[in-house]
Formats: sequence, structure tokens, C-alpha cells
Amino acid sequence: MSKRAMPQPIVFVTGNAKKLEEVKQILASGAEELPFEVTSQKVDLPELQGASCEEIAVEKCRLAALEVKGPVMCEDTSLCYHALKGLPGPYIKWFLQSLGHDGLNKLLAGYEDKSAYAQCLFTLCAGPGKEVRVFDGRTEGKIVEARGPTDFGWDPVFEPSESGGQTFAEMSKEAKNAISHRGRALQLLRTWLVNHAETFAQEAA
Ligand SMILES: O=c1nc[nH]c2c1ncn2[C@H]1C[C@H](O)[C@@H](COP(=O)(O)OP(=O)(O)OP(=O)(O)O)O1
Ligand SMILES: [Mg+2]
Repeated sequence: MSKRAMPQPIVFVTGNAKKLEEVKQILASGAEELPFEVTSQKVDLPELQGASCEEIAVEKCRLAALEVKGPVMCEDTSLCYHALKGLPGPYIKWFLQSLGHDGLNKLLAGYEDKSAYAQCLFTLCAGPGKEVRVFDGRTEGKIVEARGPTDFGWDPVFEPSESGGQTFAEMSKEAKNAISHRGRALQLLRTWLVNHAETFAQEAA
């Protein structure tokens, strides 16, 4: 299907400039070309509390579609400690903001198990009231003392199992994107859009 069949671009709605930067890099580097143009809009949307990661992600995307009045994608990132049964999970933003990297380590002081996974839920919606589809990407690893540049969230304290001992912050952007929660979820979204371009364009029309 040609791009002309889908005049409206998909708007990636996020309040986080670093997420946007990675999403642009990942979309530019893929093997398959996305059949839709992706633009972005900076909106910090409210997020449900006390709900599952998936419920939070779906509700945020639903609000984004209402705000943009057209096709949107969003994402929600969680950092889930196995010893804490998945917490901080979707509340990692507030834990990081209040406790810092050191605090994220100290949370696990009473536990031997330092393992955790990063989860990214990408959501896609063709417009107000339309179905919200969810794409789940995960990366397993462990929580370590901060190492590497501190310009993106909890990257310095998360060491993926597949990185050969580097934290996300110590890895090159390409290396992180190749194994990251975000890279994996976005890859699933990309493949879905490539295979269902017509369905999505019809929903958006
Ligand atoms: O790859 C990552 N590496 C390190 N840190 C990360 C990553 N991805 C998100 N983060 C941080 C940002 C925020 O502190 C929390 C997720 O919260 P989350 O609500 O998904 O992000 P946000 O509010 O900054 O942006 P948005 O407007 O898209 O909701 O983890
Ligand atoms: Mg947020």
C-alpha cells in the first residue's frame, strides 16, 4: 500500500524528549520501511494509578487519540524488580524522581535477587474511539550501582543480561536499541503496521 492511501501521519505523543530521540533512531534503522509517516507531539498525558501496565497504556493512548483527533502511538515504560513482584513497574518515574539512582539500588538492599526487567508497551490507535492495540517489548537484566552517562532516566542502573556487563547508559545508542524493551516493542508495532497497513488506514479514514 502506498503512503498516499494514508494522508494523515501517525503522531507519537510523549512528553519525553529522550524517548522520541530513540524512537526516531529505531524507526530510521529498521529493515522494513514503515508505510506511514510518524510525527510527534509533546503532550504529558495523565496516567491511571493502581491499574495494570496494560490498562495504563491503553487509557493513555485513548486520551492521546482524543487530543490529536487522529492516528496516534504512545508508549509506557516500566522497570520491574523481580524481588518486589514487579514494582516499581509503571511508577518508576516517580521512584526515580524522588529516590535517584542510589535509592533505586537501596530498594533492593534487603534482597539477594537484584534482577529486573525493563518493559515497554507501545500502543497504536487510528483515532478517537478506535481500538487500541498494544505491543509488548521486554529486556531482562539486573539493578546495579550507577555507571555511565546520566542523561536518560534509569539507564545507568540497569544492566541487561545480554550486554556483556555494560549498563544501558554505557552502551552505544545502536547497541541499546538492538536489545532494548523499546526497540523490541517498536519492532512488533512496525511489523503489525507493515502487515495491516490497509486495515489501519481504513480505521483512520
Ligand atoms: O529506556 C529507558 N531508559 C531509562 N529510563 C527510561 C527509559 N524509558 C523511559 N525511562 C524513564 C522515563 C520515566 O522516568 C520512566 C517511564 O515513565 P513513562 O511515563 O513511560 O515516561 P514519561 O512520562 O517520561 O514520558 P511519556 O510522556 O511518554 O509518558 O522511565
Ligand atoms: Mg508518562
